[in-house]
Amino acid sequence: MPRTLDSQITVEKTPSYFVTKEAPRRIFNMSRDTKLIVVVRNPVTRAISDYTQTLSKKPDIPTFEGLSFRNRTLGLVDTSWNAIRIGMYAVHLESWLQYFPLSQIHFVSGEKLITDPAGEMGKVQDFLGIKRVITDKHFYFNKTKGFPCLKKSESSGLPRCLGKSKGRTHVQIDPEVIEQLRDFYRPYNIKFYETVGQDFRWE
Ligand SMILES: Nc1ncnc2c1ncn2[C@@H]1O[C@H](COP(=O)(O)OS(=O)(=O)O)[C@@H](OP(=O)(O)O)[C@H]1O
Repeated sequence: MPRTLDSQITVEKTPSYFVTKEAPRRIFNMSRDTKLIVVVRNPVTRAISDYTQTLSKKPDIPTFEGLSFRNRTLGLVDTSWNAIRIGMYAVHLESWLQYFPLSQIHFVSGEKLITDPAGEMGKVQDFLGIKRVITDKHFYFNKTKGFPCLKKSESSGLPRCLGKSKGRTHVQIDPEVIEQLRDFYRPYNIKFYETVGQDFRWE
């Protein structure tokens, strides 16, 4: 981690931390005051997004439907497949709560981050205890990208959208499979809402 002045906050981002068994202990041992921010979205959409990303790099992988189940007829979901496992948020959260109080963890709604980026960023800034510097003035909706983009990048002064790998069109999935996965995630989602005290409305 880089050195930080008293007036600064160091931010480090790695998507896999949340689901890495050793991460909570290691971060706690580095600094028990660390504030944690986790972006979560509907786990079914997350799994399809994950698969779409892998498919773009490895076009020969089996179908989403094939990878999702150990036995589809019996509705047995393959929880060893990372795309499925990562979305079991309640399970991963347990490991973090062994080291950090809930007050030190902030959950960003991935859905609201798209529909109301300034609102979600406002909550992040409040959680970090800093002034609300990022506001709705910093975002605009880019019709071509189909997502909110930043009005300016610090370096170029030009509007800045996220890259091509963010906001790709998802692979079409059999609606019956989507329904089976919704059923699978429901208890994990409910447990997650109860634990964090926030309803993300992933139905
Ligand atoms: N403003 C904006 N522009 C583009 N994309 C946006 C934006 N806000 C949120 N998202 C959503 O971010 C999703 C990609 O983020 P990831 O979590 O996959 O990124 S990471 O690689 O894990 O860091 C990506 O998921 P996909 O749509 O499945 O590609 C987006 O839905």
